[in-house]
Amino acid sequence: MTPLDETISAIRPADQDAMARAREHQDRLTKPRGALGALEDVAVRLAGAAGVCPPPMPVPAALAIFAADHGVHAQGVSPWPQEVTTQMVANFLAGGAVANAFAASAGASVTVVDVGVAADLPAAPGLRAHKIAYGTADLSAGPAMTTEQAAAALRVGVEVAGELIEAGARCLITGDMGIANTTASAALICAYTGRDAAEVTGRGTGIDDATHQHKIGIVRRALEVNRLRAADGFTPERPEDALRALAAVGGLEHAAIAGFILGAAAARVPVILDGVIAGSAALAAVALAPAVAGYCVAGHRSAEPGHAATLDHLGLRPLVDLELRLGEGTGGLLAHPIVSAAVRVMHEVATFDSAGVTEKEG
Ligand SMILES: Cc1cc2ncn([C@H]3O[C@H](COP(=O)(O)O)[C@@H](O)[C@H]3O)c2cc1C
Ligand SMILES: O=C(O)c1cccnc1
Repeated sequence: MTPLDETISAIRPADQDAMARAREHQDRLTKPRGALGALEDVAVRLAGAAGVCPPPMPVPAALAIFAADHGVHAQGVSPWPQEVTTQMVANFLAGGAVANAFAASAGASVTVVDVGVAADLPAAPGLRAHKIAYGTADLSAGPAMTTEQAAAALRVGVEVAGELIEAGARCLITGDMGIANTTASAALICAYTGRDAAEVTGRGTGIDDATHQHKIGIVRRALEVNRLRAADGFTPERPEDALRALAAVGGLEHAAIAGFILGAAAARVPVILDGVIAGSAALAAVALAPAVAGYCVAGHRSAEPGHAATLDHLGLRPLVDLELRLGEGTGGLLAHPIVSAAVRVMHEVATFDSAGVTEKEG
């Protein structure tokens, strides 16, 4: 068994018993039944993930930003030069990015992981060097990665999740940095959900109408060239097809994020997903191990059209919807205090019995 198989086989379905107890407990708290809406579902979900009720507080939280470059950048799908990936890694390490500000607000640690940045990066505190390649190949001309590279990136994600949990993290948050990675995300979403490229391909960091049409064409070509359509016999529910799709049209950061999600689930620690990049990586993780969906919380819904389709497919309801379209983990970080509040209710709110509050009649 490979280390990846071991991680996948360690993932247990969410604990139905703990979830039932969490639901009953919610109903005994001093509030009308269901009054906390979707927050009640979050608490129940975290109970199912941990296998205990009430679930542990999701603190401290740890953000991992997986950074990598993309061969498809050469097709003109992003208005930003590729070196911005490297420059933003330096910015994260210096504490100057939006993700750093949001992490400080959430009390989350920030770890930056080079899984495939095109430049050599100098060693720095807070940077983990796990470069698998100097960026991927162009996904519209053939596979972006070999399946071995995708598996290696998955293992990096599993390893980083394990290290952060070992160091005390009780909630993981996904982050990404990779110029052109919304193109790879759209292609992954098409492959795993069967949706059409025009429906799920967005404007990423901001492109005009003509470039958007071109980007849709690139995503369509990627699916054709890599034979990832149902008509090609492609079946994402088959683990070998799931891994092949991730390698063919994903990025190294998508594969690492998928591994990060698998690693969290294997350790029964919840993982808050950021936007469309994390969502597309979660589709891969769920295709490899369907039970991981029970460990995921959708932090937010990004403005990218493919993200709504992704969350539908995953059966996840986003907690925040503020038209963010940044990535880095920002939407996941914003949702963390909401997840914490949902769990704190389970620990601290009195029951009708304990507080002597009269229940409604009937
Ligand atoms: C300065 C800057 C900071 C960012 N932080 C995250 N992204 C986000 O934008 C990129 C994806 O969009 P596209 O596919 O259009 O290139 C990714 O790097 C993502 O993390 C950024 C992008 C830029 C330019
Ligand atoms: O949804 C996201 O996370 C996103 C959207 C646009 C650009 N970068 C990231």
